[in-house]
Amino acid sequence: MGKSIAINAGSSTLKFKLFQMPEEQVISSGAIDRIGLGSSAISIKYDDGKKFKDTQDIDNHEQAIQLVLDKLLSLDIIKDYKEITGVGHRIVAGGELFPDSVVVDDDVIKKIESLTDFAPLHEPAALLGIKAFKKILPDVISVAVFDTSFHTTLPEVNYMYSLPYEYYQKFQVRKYGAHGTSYRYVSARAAEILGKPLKDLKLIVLHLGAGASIDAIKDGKSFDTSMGFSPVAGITMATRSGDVDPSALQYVMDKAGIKNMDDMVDILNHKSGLVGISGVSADMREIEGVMGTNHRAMLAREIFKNRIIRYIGSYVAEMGGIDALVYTAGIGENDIMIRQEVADKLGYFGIKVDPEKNDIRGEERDLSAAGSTVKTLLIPTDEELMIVRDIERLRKTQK
Ligand SMILES: Nc1ncnc2c1ncn2[C@@H]1O[C@H](COP(=O)(O)OP(=O)(O)O)[C@@H](O)[C@H]1O
Ligand SMILES: CC(=O)OP(=O)(O)O
Ligand SMILES: [Mg+2]
Repeated sequence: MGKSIAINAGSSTLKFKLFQMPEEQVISSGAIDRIGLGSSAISIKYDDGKKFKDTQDIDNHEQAIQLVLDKLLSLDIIKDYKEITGVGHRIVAGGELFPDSVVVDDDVIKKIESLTDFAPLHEPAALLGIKAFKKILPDVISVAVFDTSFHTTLPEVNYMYSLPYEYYQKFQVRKYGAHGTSYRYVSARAAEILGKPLKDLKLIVLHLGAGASIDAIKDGKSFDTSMGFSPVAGITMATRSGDVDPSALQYVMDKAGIKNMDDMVDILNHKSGLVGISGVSADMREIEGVMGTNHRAMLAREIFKNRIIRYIGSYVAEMGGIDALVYTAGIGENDIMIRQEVADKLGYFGIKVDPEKNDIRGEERDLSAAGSTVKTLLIPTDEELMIVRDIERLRKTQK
């Protein structure tokens, strides 16, 4: 039928996969890691086993998109952009406007622009991608796939804040969550691996990347999730604070002369989390590189683990049990020590990880130790596959 490309703009990364459809065969995949953090790692796989790798400073997502467009041609992955017959973009925030993926038109672009405050790190980057591909392929179907769509099943009791009700009625202030496209893929795979219908499982999925969140999945649906109105809430992240008492912010603004809330929110998004606590890095690999010698780096890692354990505990209680804990995304897929240390704290739930099985990075595997009553799974996420499937689904609805 043709080639479809999925573009996934994360907070510190830009990933893409080019698929031959409808076979869903990956022709090329690539990632630009550490965008804006210096020494960005570029890695592209293509042509059945060839690899392109480079390190250069990629300062923003605009440069990253341009690099992907250039490499598609210069590495001869495609001869002409016209070979691409479908484009899909990961969009973090859909608010209450987008309960499902949509075909992008000018109205959709305007609506996504209006949601920038709902995901300030992500929405502008995703819009750059949409516009760059629209420019070179104006007549090709372009689809927006929203992280928040998966969470439209949250019960009211879990998505409402304890604020005056009118803020929800007038301004739609509520919990929206994020990483839903990842949860959609990972939960479906977990059910396949466990050999049970998803609707019969209670899962807690840990999406631990630069942006990190936790999802409680019950009756086949997202039931509660750690991110909030925006992706700044929940657990400690690479540069994001996670949950904080708002009155502490008011106090800091007053003492530090931070003039407006925009500047404070910027600090919560860009200068907090692992980098804020450690003063070393936003990257867990670098934090772990100075373990044993740097107290603040070790503290940042301990806080990261503590928040994970805290959320798991509350989600087990909320769901009345758990069948499986599932790890995914950059840290979840690759950080052997974090997975082991988290499991060591959760023995009383029947969660036990086998150190030998856990000695693995980036490959699907059951990590559970003999005798554990709750399974622990490692499932690399595939948001891009979900995105290209949505392109094909929506293509069929078009004339
Ligand atoms: N081997 C590793 N050990 C620990 N953390 C890792 C490892 N590899 C990658 N990471 C972490 O994964 C993060 C990126 O996660 P990813 O899910 O790809 O990013 P994003 O949130 O931008 O989508 C990096 O910032 C890094 O901290
Ligand atoms: C929502 C979010 O934090 O996404 P990412 O982890 O890709 O930055
Ligand atoms: Mg991501």
